[in-house]
Amino acid sequence: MASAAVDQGEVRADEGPTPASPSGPGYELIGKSGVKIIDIAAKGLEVTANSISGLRVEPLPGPSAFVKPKSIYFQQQTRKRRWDMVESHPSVSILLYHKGFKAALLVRQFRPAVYVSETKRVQLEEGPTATLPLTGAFTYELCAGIVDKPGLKLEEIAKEEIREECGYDIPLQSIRKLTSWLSAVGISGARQTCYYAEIDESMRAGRGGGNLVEGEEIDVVALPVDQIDKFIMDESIPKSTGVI
Ligand SMILES: Nc1ncnc2c1ncn2[C@@H]1O[C@H](COP(=O)(O)OP(=O)(O)O[C@H]2O[C@H](CO)[C@@H](O)[C@H](O)[C@H]2O)[C@@H](O)[C@H]1O
Repeated sequence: MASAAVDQGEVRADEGPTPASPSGPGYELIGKSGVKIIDIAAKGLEVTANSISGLRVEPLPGPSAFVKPKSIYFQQQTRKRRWDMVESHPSVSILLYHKGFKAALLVRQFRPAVYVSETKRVQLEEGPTATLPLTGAFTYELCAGIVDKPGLKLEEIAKEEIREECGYDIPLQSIRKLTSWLSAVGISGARQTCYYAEIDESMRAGRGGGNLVEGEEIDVVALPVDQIDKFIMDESIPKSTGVI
């Protein structure tokens, strides 16, 4: 992916307060079609990708807090069947509209599972020694989080994720439910509930970036409304289903 920071002043001009990043936002061109996004932290994808090393894949060593592989046995008509699944947490996601940037606010992060799946795809297409650039596993997603905290309402989890991942503190009542859907229906079927909220720089409460204790390193980017169609159709930009 090409990466270029340009025109920083243009973004700041209609923005009012300077965003938290010391270097300020800059434009970055992503994907084969050159979708123009605003990289809020202005770090650049290549720089971020350099932080990943020592990746290896092994069978699950024991019980996991995030996925539980199971086999389901049932009878359909007269036929005995077995279906293998992975039990996983439901989740919330938030479509954030940034009024200052006139853009959807998205997060970008390294997804190890995408790295493994995409490497397999590339090797099938190009041969067994082909490799995937690490940047190919930094996916563009809606701000999102798993529902694993008992006692918290989904809206409250959404509010926490907006604060943690994107750095904006927004009132609970301005988070509106849009809809929900089932993800990975063949292997998981976990429901994702999607919310909508509008933000601007007056709501900024921190840098965002995720929970450092959990090892999260999340970039926040803004996708201008006039770039959305191009972004969705550009298959070279790795993205989650929720964002589409
Ligand atoms: N499989 C796993 N293995 C190890 N550690 C894990 C893990 N899943 C989560 N974690 C840990 O839990 C932390 C919190 O995860 P989040 O709640 O931010 O969900 P995430 O953004 O990964 O996925 C959210 O966003 C994506 C994209 O929309 C949805 O697919 C997903 O259901 C939703 O929870 C992660 O930073 C990580 O430390």
